[in-house]
Amino acid sequence: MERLKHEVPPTLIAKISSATTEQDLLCTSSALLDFFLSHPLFHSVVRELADPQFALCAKNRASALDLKRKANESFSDGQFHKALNLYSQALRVAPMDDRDLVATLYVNRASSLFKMGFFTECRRDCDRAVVLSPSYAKAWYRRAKVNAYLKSHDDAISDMNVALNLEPSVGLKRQIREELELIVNNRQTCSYLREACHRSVGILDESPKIKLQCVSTPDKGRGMVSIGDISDGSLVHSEEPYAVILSKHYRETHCHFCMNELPVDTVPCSSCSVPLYCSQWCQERAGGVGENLLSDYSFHEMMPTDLQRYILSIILAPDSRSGAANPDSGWIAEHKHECGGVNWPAVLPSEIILAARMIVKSIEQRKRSEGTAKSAETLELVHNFGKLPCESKLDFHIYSIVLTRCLQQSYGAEFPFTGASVSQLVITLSQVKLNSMAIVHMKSTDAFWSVEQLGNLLHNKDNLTNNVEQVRLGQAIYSTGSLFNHSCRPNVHTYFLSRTLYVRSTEFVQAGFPLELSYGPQIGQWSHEERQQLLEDQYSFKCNCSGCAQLNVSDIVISSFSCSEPNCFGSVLDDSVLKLEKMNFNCVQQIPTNFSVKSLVPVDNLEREDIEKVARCLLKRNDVSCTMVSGYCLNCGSHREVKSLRLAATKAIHHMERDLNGMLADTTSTEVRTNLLSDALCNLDILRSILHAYNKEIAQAEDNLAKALCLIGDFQSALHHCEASIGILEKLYHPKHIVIGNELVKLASIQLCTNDHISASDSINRLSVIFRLYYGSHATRMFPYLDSVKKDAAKLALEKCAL
Ligand SMILES: C[S@@+](CC[C@H](N)C(=O)[O-])C[C@H]1O[C@@H](n2cnc3c(N)ncnc32)[C@H](O)[C@@H]1O
Repeated sequence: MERLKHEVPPTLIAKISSATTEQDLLCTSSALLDFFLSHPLFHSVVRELADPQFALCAKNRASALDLKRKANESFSDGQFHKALNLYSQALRVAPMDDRDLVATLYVNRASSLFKMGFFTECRRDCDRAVVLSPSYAKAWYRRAKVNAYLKSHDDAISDMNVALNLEPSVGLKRQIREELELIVNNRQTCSYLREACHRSVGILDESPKIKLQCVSTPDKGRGMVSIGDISDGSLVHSEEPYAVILSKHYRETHCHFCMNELPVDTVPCSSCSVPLYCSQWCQERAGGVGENLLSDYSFHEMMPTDLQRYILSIILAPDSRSGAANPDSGWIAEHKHECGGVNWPAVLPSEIILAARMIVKSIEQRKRSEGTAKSAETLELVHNFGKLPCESKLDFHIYSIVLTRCLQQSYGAEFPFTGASVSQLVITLSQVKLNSMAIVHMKSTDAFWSVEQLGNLLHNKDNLTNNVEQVRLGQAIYSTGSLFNHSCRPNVHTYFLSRTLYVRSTEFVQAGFPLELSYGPQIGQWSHEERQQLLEDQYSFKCNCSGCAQLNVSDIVISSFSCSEPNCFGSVLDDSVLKLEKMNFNCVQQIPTNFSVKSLVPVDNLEREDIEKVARCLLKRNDVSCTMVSGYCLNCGSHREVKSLRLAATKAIHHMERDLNGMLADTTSTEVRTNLLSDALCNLDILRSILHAYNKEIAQAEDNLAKALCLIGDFQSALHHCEASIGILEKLYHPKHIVIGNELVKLASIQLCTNDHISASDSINRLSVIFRLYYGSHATRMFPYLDSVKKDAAKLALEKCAL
């Protein structure tokens, strides 16, 4: 794309940069399109992207055979893991219409899976092989073996009988007979629950009962409200995406449809070598070009009727044939137009592919609704084309022209190659920028409380829990989800299971009151200035939320410095923070000052009234404006040199990090570790003397220290620092924020390590309330460690009782 960009004449760039209205856009799109159409480079770029002749992703029988040969060699050498990977690669490039080859690859991969102990996965591959090739004796034989291993003896016996009937070789028939006899002898009555092929998408075990309404707001365009009152922790909304794309980074590890982690028995796309799926169900829903994998099966005349019935029951089982690709089901396959041997879906950035999926879906929906009473779903999303930086405007134009050409080639004349189509795509790309949500899954990592790292230092390893990492798997457009506005103090929380969006209220919300989620920044996490900057940069709006329109203690202290006077709790702000907060300070000038500095700590409840009280105490004086100068304490007016304070704080943070890393190194002796710990504590003291007591950097430093102390087994000291960190975070956020919930999990783990089951139970009760509020009944499914912490606490309590 860079090559094309360099060719665009400066006059055209200037025109594109100054385009703001949709009318301007139509002119610039047409002008750039005309320019590219006369440029040979453009034609060569689109040929590489859209001509199947140049495609690297098409199926390739020769490569599949080569990979199969290598895989067979690895299998013979006992390198089952390597063989598994090679069979999976072969399956990815094998043409699906070569059923014998694909069935063989599934059976061979099943053999590797069996050797590696993946029995359920092995059986799934056998199922796939028999569906593709029902007269393939080896597939039934392999299925019989794994079913016998899984103690599903009835199925194993039937499978062996089918194999016996189909197998032409006398020698192999004898072997099958012997094995059949063994299975019959070992037979036990055991019920085998056929595992559902599709395990994860759209499991709406809890459905929202709340009626929402889209309304017009005075300052944020449209927004969502509820028709009735909503209690806290209620599931407000759940929704499947209108369009979705897995990010490139996760293409090899996550299912391209449901976005869950791929199992070892991946299912490839039926017609190209790019997407991988976790099951046939997901593959069929995403759609490829060729769909019908089911053979026209005619039974051999010698096959007994009971076995014929058995074969049909396996190959027509609902999990083998989901019916998802049924054109009457209303489902629009999202990968179909990308499939079949062109490069562009693999090469262009994810958001461009997402825009293409939106366009194709709207065309398909329109086509389907023609002549029916049902009207097509219309997505009327806002966009920010006019406010985009010049660079983005040019990029969007170029990508839209290239994509229009590619879509036309792959999808047909329904998306004509005109300036109007190009400008429609530019708008769609701007809509993606403003409305798409990142699909985030939670992943437990052992980075924080790693049991391995703890080695022998721990006496109670099981109690330690993992840290949770948020993984941004992809991007999606949700039709209703896009209508929720942002607040830096949101009253609803969003999360994802698979690709389903869930929205849950985190507080009581009155009927008609705006339901607002966070687009990223929140009070307590970032300063007012940082939040405004991010929203402006990423979403082109100046945040008007209730959180930004009022004074927050959090915003005053989060990045402020302490006062130099020993007994003063006032904060010293630097210039940038002051500029934004000055406005808000004015709103507390009218409040009488009858609070002492002491009343300010601790701040239990951050309701607006209390925030004003705290602010008043922080400011103390009636004449606020005279102290509102950068570097002067808001409370007593003492001066501090902000620039040098910042440098000193950065140095202390850096030194502390170095000390903590040193403490955790395997080679560190106990004596050196003690010295490093005392150095880290000195640096923490320096930070405390420089920064305001509620500054976020102190919370982070306390947390890091707690982690290091845990890892060297000093739980008592770790407890102290973990509590200190939570104390600050409670001031910055609020005591029922999910951030506090996550910290309480760590605290409870440490308390269990110190054998203090009473405090641990108290922390667990508090964190359970928070997790229920944010995740409702999904909490334990998303965070399995919650249950293990609870179990550990109960176990410890029992042990104590027994003593
Ligand atoms: C995803 S859309 C939300 C729905 C949108 N209001 C509509 O009418 O379709 C995001 C846009 O809503 C507006 N918006 C959302 N939250 C806002 C806030 N806190 N302050 C100001 N504008 C906001 C901005 O125009 C932003 O670009």
